[in-house]
Amino acid sequence: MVLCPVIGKLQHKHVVLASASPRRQEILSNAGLRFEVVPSRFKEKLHKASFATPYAYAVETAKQKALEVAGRMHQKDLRAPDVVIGADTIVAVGATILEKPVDKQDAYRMLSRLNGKEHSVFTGVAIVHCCSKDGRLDTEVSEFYEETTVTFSELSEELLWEYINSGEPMDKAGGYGIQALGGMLVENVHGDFLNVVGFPLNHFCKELARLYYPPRPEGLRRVKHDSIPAVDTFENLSDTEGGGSDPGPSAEGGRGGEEADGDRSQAPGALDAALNGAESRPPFPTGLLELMDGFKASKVLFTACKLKLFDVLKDQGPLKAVDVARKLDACAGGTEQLLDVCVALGLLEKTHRGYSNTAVTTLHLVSDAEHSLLGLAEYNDAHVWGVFTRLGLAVREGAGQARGALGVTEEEEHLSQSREMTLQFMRAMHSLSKLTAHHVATAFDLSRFTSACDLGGCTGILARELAREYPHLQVTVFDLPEVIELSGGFQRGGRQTERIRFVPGDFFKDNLPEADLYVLSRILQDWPDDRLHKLLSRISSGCKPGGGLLVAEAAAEEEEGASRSPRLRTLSAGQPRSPDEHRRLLQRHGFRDVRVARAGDLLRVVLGTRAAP
Ligand SMILES: O=c1[nH]cc([C@@H]2O[C@H](COP(=O)(O)OP(=O)(O)OP(=O)(O)O)[C@@H](O)[C@H]2O)c(=O)[nH]1
Repeated sequence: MVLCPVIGKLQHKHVVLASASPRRQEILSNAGLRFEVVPSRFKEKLHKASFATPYAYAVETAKQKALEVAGRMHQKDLRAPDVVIGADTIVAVGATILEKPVDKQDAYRMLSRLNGKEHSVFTGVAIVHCCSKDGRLDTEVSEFYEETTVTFSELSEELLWEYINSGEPMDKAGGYGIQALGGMLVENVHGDFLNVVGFPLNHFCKELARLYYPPRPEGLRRVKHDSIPAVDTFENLSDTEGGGSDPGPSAEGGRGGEEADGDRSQAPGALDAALNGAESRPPFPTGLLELMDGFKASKVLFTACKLKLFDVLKDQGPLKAVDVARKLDACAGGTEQLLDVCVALGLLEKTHRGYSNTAVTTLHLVSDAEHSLLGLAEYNDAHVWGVFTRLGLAVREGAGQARGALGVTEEEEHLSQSREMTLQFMRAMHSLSKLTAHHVATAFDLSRFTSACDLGGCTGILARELAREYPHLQVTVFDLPEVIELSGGFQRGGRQTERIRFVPGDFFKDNLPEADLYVLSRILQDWPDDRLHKLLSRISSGCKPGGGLLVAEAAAEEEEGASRSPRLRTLSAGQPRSPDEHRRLLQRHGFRDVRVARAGDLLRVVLGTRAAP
């Protein structure tokens, strides 16, 4: 990911977000930052008139919020986190500062002031690096602010009151939430949108880059930046570029992007030395601790899915914990705990009105969502979870080495014999294929083919995508009879197009349907070598010269942009093949002009053309 190097600078540090704002939590966790949330108890009561500008007020409030948390944590444990982040968002109309409304009348006053006009949204941010020495807390504060200008449309009284009565304004600076209903009030935004939502992510990354990658001394610099590096230069910043591994922030905390570059080659201060590792305390193993808890997070997700929590909140949210408990017919205390953990995991948002789904949850964890992954969650919970509990035994006894440490159990072997298990598996594949089918279908231009056969095509998601992309293509889905029998239940409004047909059969035994193009999507990795070669040679003999074979498989993690899940999958299936291995495999079975392309984050697609025998 492009911004990884700069966010990654915090990955081994104990980072605390001193904010109760669910939006800030979501923005930062979406950016890949790992942190603990400790809401600040600092009362936003600084004397506004004593600040020269509205943003100075926001910056100071952000700093006080972060320092309060650092101080409190240090007092409690005699040890502070490494970094505390505080933020404060305000709306400014000229010199007047608007914060969160205290009641509906206040919200009305604010929104009336903004009506039909332009205003500024400022978020002040403080990044506090902490270090405790001899029981004393040392802090070094970097602070900055970001300004975005927003223009409201002319809005009627009726609309303003309708909006106020929705309850949305109450916990939002200026009385509106641009990311939700409040977006309808806004005609124009100039600047960073996320800054209005509560956290200027882009400026934050630039600030991290400034702190952790101080520019080289002038003579050594390849590129001269007028100020701080732009976001699109972050990916070029390697550990070595700054002159060593994780040098920690530069000695100059300063006022963020406001100040010109100083002489960064000065000797670092005492705090810097500590952050550089001169102190013997090792970095806080946040990543490791999170790995240890990873299984709990998965189980929380699976449980919430099983209880249909996200469906309830989609239809009736926001809801208080007691109401959710009633709807789920569950215990109130337990439900509240589950809800709060879901908030911490970024699966839910919590406001004074209750709990509601986040954007990602709405997209992927609601049953009837187009891109629902509920089937995959259900399968992982009911099946894969159990398989992984015998990992230790499988590693010790070397079970099923050919297909990964976990091998194949009798249970898996008989998967197709149980209707419920088959359905579970199909639902999981259906969920996943919806995410990947478009990438697979469009990784190459397949318009030269007139017919395709998706071997092991399951519920026909990829077939549908192929038919959609290539208007002249006839597609056959070929799969085991029990799968084909159940596949009808997955077709919305019947079989989606007349150009798709479903044919039952076993690709190891039965004649393959005729086609110009054979497709194997996420199939090869499931089979040991002997079966794999058998399958490929059957396809090769069935394929006419000039015909094609399209293989989609998990990309290896080492490849840029690949996700970690294929590597985990090697424990239950095989090792992902490299592009060269794929090329050789297809060539060995008579395919030439083998081309390889990435298809999204998960898959690699390989296309070969059948040579004349
Ligand atoms: O368009 C939007 N504008 C603002 C917001 C949210 O408004 C609040 C601003 O309040 P503050 O900065 O004081 O932060 P708190 O929520 O009180 O949390 P702290 O614990 O950090 O003080 C903020 O939540 C923004 O996200 C919005 O959502 N949309």
